[in-house]
Order: sequence, then C-alpha cells, then structure tokens
Amino acid sequence: MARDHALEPIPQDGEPHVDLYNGRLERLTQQSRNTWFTAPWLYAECYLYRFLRSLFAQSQHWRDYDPFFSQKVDVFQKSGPSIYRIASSMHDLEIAKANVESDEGRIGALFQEMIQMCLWGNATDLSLLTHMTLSDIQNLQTVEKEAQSARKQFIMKDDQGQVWKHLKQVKGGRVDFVLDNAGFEVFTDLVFADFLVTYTPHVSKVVFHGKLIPWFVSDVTPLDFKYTIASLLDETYFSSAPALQEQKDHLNEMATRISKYVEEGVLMFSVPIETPLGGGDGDVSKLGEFWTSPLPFWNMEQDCAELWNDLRKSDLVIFKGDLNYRKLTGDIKWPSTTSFESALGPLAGSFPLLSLRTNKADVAVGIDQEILDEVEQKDKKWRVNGKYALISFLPKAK
Ligand SMILES: O=P(O)(O)OC[C@H]1O[C@](O)(CO)[C@@H](O)[C@@H]1O
Repeated sequence: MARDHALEPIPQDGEPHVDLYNGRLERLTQQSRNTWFTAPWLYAECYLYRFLRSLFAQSQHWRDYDPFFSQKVDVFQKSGPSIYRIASSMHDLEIAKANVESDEGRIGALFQEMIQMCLWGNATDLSLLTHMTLSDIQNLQTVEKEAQSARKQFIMKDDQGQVWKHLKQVKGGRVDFVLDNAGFEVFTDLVFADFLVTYTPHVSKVVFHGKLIPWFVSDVTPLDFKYTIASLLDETYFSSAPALQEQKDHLNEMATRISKYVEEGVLMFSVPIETPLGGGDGDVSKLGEFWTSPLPFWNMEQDCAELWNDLRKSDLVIFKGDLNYRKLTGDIKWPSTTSFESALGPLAGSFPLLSLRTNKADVAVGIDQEILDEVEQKDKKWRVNGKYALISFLPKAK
C-alpha cells in the first residue's frame, strides 16, 4: 500500500460483489488509476476491507473469524461509565412514563436529546480512536444534556426540527437504522430505538441494518449486534467501571426491555441474527449485501431493488456515520453550500432520510456560507477531525 502498488483483483471466493469490485478495478486499470494512491479513495477503502475478507473467506478454519472483534470488545468494555449514566436516565424516564407519554412537547425535547446522543456516539469509532487515551474516549462518550448543549456549536447543519415535525405525524410507524459502529455507538442506537417504541406513539417497529463482513474496523456485524445485547444483560461485563448496585439494576431494566423487543420482533436486525460472516448460503443476506459494495447509494433503486423497495416501507431511515454519508453524497468534491437534496442524486425523495454524521472525511454539503466562513476561520481541520457534525434530513417526495 505504502509503495503505491496496483490493487489485485479479488479472487472468486464465493461471496458477494467479486465481479462488481473487479469490474470497477478493470475500468480503473484502463484509466491508469488502479494503485493505492491513484484509485478513488471511497473505492480503495471499500476494496481494502473486501480484499481482507477474501483472505478469510478462502480459508478452511478462519471463515467465521472477525479480525477486529477483540478491538471492538475492548473499547466497548471500557464504555461502562457512560453506559451506566445513560441507563439511569432511561430509568428516570420510565418512572415519569405516564407524564411523558401525554406531553408531546416533552417527547419532542427528548427526541432531540436522543438524536444528539446518537450523533455524538458516532464520534467514538475505532478508526479515530487509535491515538486516544481512555479518558479522551470517556470524555467523548459524555453525551448527556449538558455535554450536548456545549457541543451544539459544532453542529454545522441542524435539521432536528424538521425531522421531528415529520415523525410526530407518524402513528405506529417503522424506523430503520443503517448502522455504523459496534460498541458504544450501537448502544446509543438501541437506546434511541427503545425510546421511540416505549415512550412515543409514533414508532412500533425498528429495523437495524448492519454489515455482513468485518468493515471499516468497527462496523456492526450480526454477531456484534447479538453480542451487544448479551453484554448489556451481563452484570459483570462492565466490571472495570465502578458502579452502584442501583446503576446495574437500571442497566438491567433497560437491557431486559430491549432484549424482549428483539425476541418479539419489535426491534429486529434486517437479516437473521445467526447469519454467518460473508452472508452464508441462500437468499437471506440480500438485504445486507449492498452495504459492503463499493457503490454510492445514489442508484440504490437499480443497484439493489430489493433493499430500496424494503426501505420505501419505512417512515424514517437513519443513516449513521461518516462512511454512510460519503456514500449518500457520492464522496464528491461538492461545494459545501450544495443542497443535501442535490448531493443525494436519484436517491433523494425515495424515503424520509436522516443522516447523523460527525465529520471525518472531506465531503460536506448543505451548510450556510456564513457558518462555513466562521468554522473555516476557527478550525482548518473541521472536515476531518471528528469534532464537527451534520444533521441532515430530507422528506420522501410526494
Ligand atoms: O465509522 P464512520 O463514522 O463511518 O467513519 C469511517 C471513516 O473513517 C475513516 O476510515 C478514517 O477517517 C474514513 O475514511 C471513513 O469514512
């Protein structure tokens, strides 16, 4: 990689997208753009994880091995303090349930807190954490109200009001999460989902979409999803964090509720939770394969009609994180004042779409010129340092 070698075709390993990756590579070769430094970054990064998967997929005994699993577990286990704090807030909500349910204004305010918790949960992925200390990580994980208001100035586009206006008109609807990272981030996604189905009349089902192969180090696989819920139910899992029995009880109360929702299918993974890495045999993985292709999401209707048709049934599709944002916008060098709608290309209007992203790569759209000028002056690295964020919403076309 460091010597700018040519990318090799991915061997026919029996798993999805080999021809797709190799066809693109062939085209890049014809254009003399087939080396690590010359290939488009989005393609090269996706290729890296697909190539790595191929090495395991072709082995006899390592097919089910996720080389990043231990890193994901390690960081998750260190997230105890924030997880206990959030669980205690959910316990307070449970006590006030009767009052909350009848107060639309309060639900709206909580909805916005949940959005921000999920947004900043995305700042803590393993691709950025390698150089951080434990206290840096735990600091980033303080996503409660006070920390949220301090971080508000870092949200460069904020469509929270619009998304709430949309969702509050929905009754008993379906929300989808196109997940990003395992560990603390997916925990915040589960908390948001729990909030939506337990305390609001607007949502009765949540579908989670993960990755079928180890992806961008810390992305959620079916096993990670299952493991997260099992860990939350295990009282000893976060034993490195000092916790009162009362806090452990709060976490157990919430985790038991979430686990029951999963059993009942109120919260579900888009493919069977036992799906092995690589997707296994048969058709079950059709709804999961698309997320690890190198394609932008623009032409989802043609590229993966089954998934597009499925998402069309959703009342809100939430795309988490930076890579999903890059694929939504095609990872193009748009002027940052370009509208989010234009950057979504043909995908725009397919379903109500919310993107929650902390900025870790160059592409950024939908930002007012004034805000751009101000942030550009304050922090030249705003596009990539994970400190700034975008909350972008676009409704379904009528
Ligand atoms: O986990 P997220 O938010 O999708 O971040 C992934 C991002 O991290 C990087 O791998 C490194 O910053 C980017 O190339 C990529 O878009």
